[in-house]
Amino acid sequence: MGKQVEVLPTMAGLIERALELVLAQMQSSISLSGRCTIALSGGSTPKPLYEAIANLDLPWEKIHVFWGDERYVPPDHPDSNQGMARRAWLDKVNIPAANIHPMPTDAGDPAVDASKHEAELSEFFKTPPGEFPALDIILLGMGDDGHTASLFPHTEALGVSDRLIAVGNKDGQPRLTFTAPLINSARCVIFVVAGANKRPALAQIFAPQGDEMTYPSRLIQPVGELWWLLDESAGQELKFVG
Ligand SMILES: O=C1O[C@H](COP(=O)(O)O)[C@@H](O)[C@H](O)[C@H]1O
Repeated sequence: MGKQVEVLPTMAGLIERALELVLAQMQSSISLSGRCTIALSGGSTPKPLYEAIANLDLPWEKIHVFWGDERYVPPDHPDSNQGMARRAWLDKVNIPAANIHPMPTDAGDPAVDASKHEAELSEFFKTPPGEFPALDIILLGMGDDGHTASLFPHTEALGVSDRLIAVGNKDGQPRLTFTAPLINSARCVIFVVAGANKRPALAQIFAPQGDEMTYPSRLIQPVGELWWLLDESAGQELKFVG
């Protein structure tokens, strides 16, 4: 399946469509395997999506939540991706605590926390070392510099091909991030992108040829479905790109 691109006229329409896709994927994963594994993105765009999911009546005990990236701060820090998702969604529903799998940020060394989380993922998915598990859904955003998760332009994490989790680098600040091969092993990847400031990077990412080191979102070519959901201000020049 090639990438599916949809440009939605409003922010509300973008969130509604993302919700519809997430729900459909959750339902099909649960009916196929009895559970759904979903990795969340951070930043500002997905917050209304999480608030909308919190209003649904879902079989929460069958849903396992991960994060595609995390800022290296405690969960109660305003920048924490975990903290945002908990406040918007997870604290409002009856999901078992054991189904929430945040990236740890308390070792004092991001590389140690990256290894710890990698071991946790391998154990959860029962994948031997060197193999990449297939999450059912990975939600991604994209920054105006073309980064996704915490895969920032011209950083070491972009070249990591033998790990599930890498240490990202945002202007010298460490982050934890899913690696490109882990994201690319997913059954379904959904980018949710809004805002006119994303337009120049999107044009580079959708161009037939381009540089993945400068526009890291180009690295995302999953084995499963790839959806790009854009609001009108981000996607107006890409409406006819498939
Ligand atoms: O730093 C981050 O930014 C991206 C994009 O965020 P947005 O606010 O422009 O939607 C996000 O996907 C990533 O998870 C986050 O850590």
